[in-house]
Amino acid sequence: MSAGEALRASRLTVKIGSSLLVREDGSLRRVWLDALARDIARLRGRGQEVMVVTSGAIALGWRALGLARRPVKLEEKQAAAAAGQILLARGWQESLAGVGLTTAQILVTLEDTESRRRYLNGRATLATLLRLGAVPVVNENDTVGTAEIRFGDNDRLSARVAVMASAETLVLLSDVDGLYTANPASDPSARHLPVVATVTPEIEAMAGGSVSAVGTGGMVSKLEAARIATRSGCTVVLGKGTLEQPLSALENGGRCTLFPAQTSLMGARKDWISGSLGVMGSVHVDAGAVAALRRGSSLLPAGVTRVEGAFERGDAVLVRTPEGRALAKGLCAYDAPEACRIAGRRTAEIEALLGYRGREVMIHRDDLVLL
Ligand SMILES: Nc1ncnc2c1ncn2[C@@H]1O[C@H](COP(=O)(O)OP(=O)(O)O)[C@@H](O)[C@H]1O
Ligand SMILES: N[C@@H](CCC(=O)OP(=O)(O)O)C(=O)O
Repeated sequence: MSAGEALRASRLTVKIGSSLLVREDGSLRRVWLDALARDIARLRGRGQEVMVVTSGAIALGWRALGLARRPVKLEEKQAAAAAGQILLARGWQESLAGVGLTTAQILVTLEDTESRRRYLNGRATLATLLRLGAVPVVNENDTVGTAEIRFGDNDRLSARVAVMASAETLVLLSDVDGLYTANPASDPSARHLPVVATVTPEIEAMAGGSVSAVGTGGMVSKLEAARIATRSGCTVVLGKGTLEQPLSALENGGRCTLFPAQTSLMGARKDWISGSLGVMGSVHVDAGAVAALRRGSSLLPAGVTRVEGAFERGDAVLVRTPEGRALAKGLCAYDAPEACRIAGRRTAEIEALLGYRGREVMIHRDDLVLL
């Protein structure tokens, strides 16, 4: 896949570094943000879904608070983030409104991406916002995190958000047009790398920190983001946020580094379900459901004969055959009491049984792995 194709993906996460959005004097680069907003509108106009992960709160906030320099102490950074986030959100809201798009702010912590229930909720909210045509604008909730539980850099956060939303492409827009064999800011002989097939230790050794007055993680955190995303089936494009149409420029052959996905999105999701999740219960199914699951269908409540265990919505459960054999593992769309109530019932009956309009499926086929 080329960078141009990656930019035409149906769902993209675009991460914007502080160095692009904020001048060294702490003011917002509105002209650049307006140009990016026009580019996002163009992508949306041809049916692509775009979500943004934006840095810049700390870089915008410290001046607003009257601090003499960019803070280094955690509590001052957090104060700067609190003052800066509201300016950042306003900038996004105004620029996106200028091209007719609605902004939806999401502030997340590391915990939100690690606790599975919060992760699934975040995933559902992102999907809903995208379906409704809004542009989710995500940043870390810097003011509540202690040093140990912060991402600390938005590169890794953007990789987690991209994976959470099943984005096919993550675009990292920075002040550098890709990965070089050494930091080009300090080594003029550094060579540009157009494609990195795998982030190996040799590649990691090329990365240096940030030399800009506003950036945070430098290349180290971008490579970490590339590793997280590509392993989960998301292709990463690292490029420079040019003033004119930053996304179009990359789509049309602008210099960048491409990190191709190592697996398919669905393959990575299924690996995650089959490998890393503990099983919290079982649903027993009838012979018709066994045949349907083997054909690749979702599990409907009608095929469920019995429910065991105390699981929550989104927990992993085993699907058992009438003989009790484990046939599949999947994420249940209902908690155990609800699953009991709708077991064996037709889809049309779900709303009356639960008092709300639940999902049609007990386990969606995307959330199911045959064992
Ligand atoms: N091997 C490398 N190739 C490219 N850039 C590098 C490399 N090592 C370090 N860098 C630095 O990383 C910087 C980008 O990171 P950073 O300042 O954190 O930006 P952002 O605000 O976009 O996250 C570049 O400006 C560059 O100085
Ligand atoms: N959450 C922080 C982002 C810190 C960060 O990762 O910055 P950058 O290296 O510019 O992407 C902020 O908004 O200031």
